[in-house]
Amino acid sequence: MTTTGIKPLVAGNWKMNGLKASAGELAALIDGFDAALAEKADAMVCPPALLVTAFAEKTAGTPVTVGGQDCHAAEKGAHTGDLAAEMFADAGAAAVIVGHSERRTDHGETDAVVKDKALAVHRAGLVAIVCVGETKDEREAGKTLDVVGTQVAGSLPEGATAADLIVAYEPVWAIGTGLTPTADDVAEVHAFIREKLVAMYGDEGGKVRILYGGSVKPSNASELMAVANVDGALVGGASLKAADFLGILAAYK
Ligand SMILES: O=C[C@H](O)COP(=O)(O)O
Repeated sequence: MTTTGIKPLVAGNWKMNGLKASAGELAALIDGFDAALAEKADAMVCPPALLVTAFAEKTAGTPVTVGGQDCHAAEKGAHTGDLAAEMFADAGAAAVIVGHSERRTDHGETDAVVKDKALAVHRAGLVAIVCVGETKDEREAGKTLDVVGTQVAGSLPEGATAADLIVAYEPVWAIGTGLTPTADDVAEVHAFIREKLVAMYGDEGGKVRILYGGSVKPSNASELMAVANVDGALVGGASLKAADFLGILAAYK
């Protein structure tokens, strides 16, 4: 259980990693995610889009859910290479991540673009996992709360509820680097996001999950997951191996 009383979620973002053969790791995760643990935490895997259908089939009837990593804002149309949120719903996904810093950086996605994508996820009936977080330069300049506040205000969709929105705080400098903020720094940003969520959504904002992401691994999960207003984790590298994924979930045993 989290400090907020919200059931935590550990979501694995596989990014551009994984082939059909990686289904073995998914099978090991399903095997290890026993009923006792599933009572205490939820688990989701967000593989590359080409694997979503197969993973959704393999997880059907298990407590593990599947998500996508990005979508286009439109429902359909002439957008070569893009995928609509409706396609993820059709493939069996429960959620789609939007606004990951790698999308914001690699594809120039603005807060407005991210918000349109989050609205598209809701239009498709799925949960939007919206990512925010500051760069190293922004943190060092003391601008973390300004940056995160602007991203939250500009990226989150109107009318969201705790059932269809998850916010992931991912300091860009902590992603894939092995570096993590201190527990106090995480607590400060999560409390700030919580305040903003309550201002935007009222009581529902008090129940929206706020995940921490950035170099979460089995050895630091217990400390990070115990921080106030941390309702789970968005995990990159360590989610690729079922043993590590389960090691992180063990923080909730
Ligand atoms: O979406 C996941 C994050 O970017 C964290 O990645 P990481 O766990 O490899 O640092």
